[in-house]
Amino acid sequence: MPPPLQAHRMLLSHRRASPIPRRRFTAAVSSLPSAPAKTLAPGPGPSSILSIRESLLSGERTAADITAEYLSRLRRTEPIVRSFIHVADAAAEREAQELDRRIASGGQDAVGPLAGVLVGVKDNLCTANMPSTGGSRILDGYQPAYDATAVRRLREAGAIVVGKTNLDEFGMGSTTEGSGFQVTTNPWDDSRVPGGSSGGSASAVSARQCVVSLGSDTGGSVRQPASFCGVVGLKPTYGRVSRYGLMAYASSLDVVGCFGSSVVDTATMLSVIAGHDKMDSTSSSHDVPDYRSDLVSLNLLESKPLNNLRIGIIQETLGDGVDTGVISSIKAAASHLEQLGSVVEEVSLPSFSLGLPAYYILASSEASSNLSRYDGIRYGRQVSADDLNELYGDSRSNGLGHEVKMRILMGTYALSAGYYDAYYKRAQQVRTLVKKSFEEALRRYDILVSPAAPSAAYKIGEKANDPLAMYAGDIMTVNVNLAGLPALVVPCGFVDGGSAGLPVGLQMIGSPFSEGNLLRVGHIFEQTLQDFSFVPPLLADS
Ligand SMILES: NC(=O)C[C@H](N)C(=O)O
Repeated sequence: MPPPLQAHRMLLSHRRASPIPRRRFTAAVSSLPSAPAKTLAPGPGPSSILSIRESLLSGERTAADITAEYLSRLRRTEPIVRSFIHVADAAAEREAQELDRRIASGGQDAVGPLAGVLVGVKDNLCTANMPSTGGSRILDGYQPAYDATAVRRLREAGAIVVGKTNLDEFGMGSTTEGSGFQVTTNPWDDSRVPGGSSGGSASAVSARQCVVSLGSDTGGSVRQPASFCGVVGLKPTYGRVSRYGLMAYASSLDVVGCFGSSVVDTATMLSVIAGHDKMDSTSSSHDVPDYRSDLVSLNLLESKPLNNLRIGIIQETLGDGVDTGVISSIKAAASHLEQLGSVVEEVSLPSFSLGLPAYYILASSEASSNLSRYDGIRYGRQVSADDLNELYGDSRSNGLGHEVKMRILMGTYALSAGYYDAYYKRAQQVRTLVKKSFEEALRRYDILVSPAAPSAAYKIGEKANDPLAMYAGDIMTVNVNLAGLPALVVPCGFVDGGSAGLPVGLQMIGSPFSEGNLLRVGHIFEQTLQDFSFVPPLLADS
């Protein structure tokens, strides 16, 4: 008898050619494959925010102690991972001391929900006291006059911003190689990409350089790097979190999202940043539940905590072009969800494959308009020139990178009078189809699941000169943005690669504003998935 994982792979290679639209999911793996052997020193525990809070309240540790611990890890790991474009270590130390003084004189009242929690902020979110470049040379040295709303809310809750994390220029890319400043590496294997565009935010949490981080997700920029780096990533419903102070890439798709090393930490962060903001007219006034308390009050000892939950596993996401190791991990995760009491069935989303081209047309079209502000006058570094046109032209030619220029050209083309109907309008029609097929499926299922990416982290440089191959890697995530839905990625297993295996993330998609339910399922899944440790080998000596 072959071992279960091998048997599962053999079974996959004989997958039925003609898909059946909807059928009961029968997991080929009855138990989860065991974790690759690792000798890892434990990183911060599953609820780092809670343990920070408890130590501050009990007086066991000061905010200065906690900050020193994270900064020392950051200094040790940063030369390898290069998660940050800007590290604000002195400001973080000052803010921690200030918090300690307030705790000493005011007691518990000074301890907000994120007191003493070190946060990394993607560098396309504006921060008043540190540079904000969007990963672009055109904004090198730019310092905004205000904090993005999500950043302001984090600070008001007591969080300490430790720095600005690296990204593909203005969010355009899937590897973080497209940054104008540096290449971030994956904490699981430094010859591989961390994913993108929020690769710096994902690697920073994975390497425990900060407790949680902010990212943005236009077509998967939070979820795919979360999967590549073995951390939790949440893309909220469009409008759940204010976009005020987020450098616009594609405004109808952009959302601010969060990374944590656990679902509880991610939920805690969401409660703080979510909610209506008068500075963003697209932000929703839908109630913001206390996502964290809802999780903490769950009884995890129940034998079937997911009873009555109906899960649809998206058939199109487990076919050709998806690594067999990823498929095995997702099927094993689905089997685990079944063991927890849910009903898992395969569901077909026929418009699934149309989403990718539609996304790239729409995102590039919106980008071509949004990025016109970087002209060397309103924003961006000025170059000396003899006339205005030369100034615009030279500022943009010198300041913007290749991928960004390519997308501006593609978007301008798709919006031009002669091609608008053939490309932009068509893509909008596909968007409507995608939305409808999700609505249909989500009437039958509470959540839909899929991989977060067709592969685990790949090698740096592997797709750098092949934009179409890189775009194809976004197939699992872009549809969710087209439909404006929330999705949570939770690490669920490993595939071979690197010294300790490479993490794989399970994507869970829900109806608008169902973040609470996704977090509940994600938390139960994570807390019952005991065989795996998602602490990267980089931290083995800490
Ligand atoms: N921004 C994103 O969500 C990433 C996506 N790969 C893009 O380049 O558009």
